[in-house]
Amino acid sequence: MILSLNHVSGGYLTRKIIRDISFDIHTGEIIGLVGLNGAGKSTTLRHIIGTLKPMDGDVTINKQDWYSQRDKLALIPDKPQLYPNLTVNEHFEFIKRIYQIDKDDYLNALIDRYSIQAHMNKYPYALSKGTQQKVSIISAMISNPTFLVIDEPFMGLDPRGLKYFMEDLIRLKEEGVGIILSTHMLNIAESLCDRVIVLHEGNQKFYNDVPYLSAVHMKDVTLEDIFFSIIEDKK
Ligand SMILES: Nc1ncnc2c1ncn2[C@@H]1O[C@H](COP(=O)(O)OP(=O)(O)OP(=O)(O)O)[C@@H](O)[C@H]1O
Repeated sequence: MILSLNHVSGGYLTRKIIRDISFDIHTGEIIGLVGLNGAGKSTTLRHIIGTLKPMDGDVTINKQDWYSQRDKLALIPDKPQLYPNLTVNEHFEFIKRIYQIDKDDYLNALIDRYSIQAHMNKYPYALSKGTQQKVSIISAMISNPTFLVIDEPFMGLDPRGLKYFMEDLIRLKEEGVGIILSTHMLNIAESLCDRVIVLHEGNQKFYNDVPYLSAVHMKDVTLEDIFFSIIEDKK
């Protein structure tokens, strides 16, 4: 399956933030989205998950309209959005019910892996930011997405959570999930992603295959080198 952004421009009310963005996400690959603060990364992801409608262009899944395919998407937002009146346990039960999934073994393994057993009866206000992020990650994973959209996922995680999360992203990719993640961590983007897009002031400035570029075309040139050459070129 392919999720495509086709010449997408868009933003908020009449304020256009991103312009003419086009790229594909195939199932079984990880795409990175990098750029300075305010470059338009979250805005691009909001067009993919459908909270913003393109002013121009469109988003399709297998050439079909996004709306008819929206159950194939899951989001891990930059700020976890948990239901304030549900405990962690109730939150997972709710996710299982709305997605009609019966994956208790998988859920229990993730609860164990991310060490949140002690928090199962707590409400979101009583959880640390990192634990809220872990609940958000597990919720997205158990919803069985075809495409996983992730906004700045690494910040609140402790080193063990970060390690497990990166391993899980690679596992999901191998299981055929298409992943797009926005991040400021260029080294992680370089090691984890099959392709990286650099957004600068709402424009797509670079889109390519990182391992291929580093290994063949531009030996010894890192994503960081490419990133700063784009940013400085623009000044
Ligand atoms: N809800 C909103 N309403 C109006 N403007 C917004 C809204 N959210 C973001 N913007 C504006 O859109 C522009 C791009 O913001 P966006 O959050 O997409 O950038 P980003 O690349 O994700 O930045 P960061 O790395 O800081 O998270 C900014 O100028 C921001 O002020």
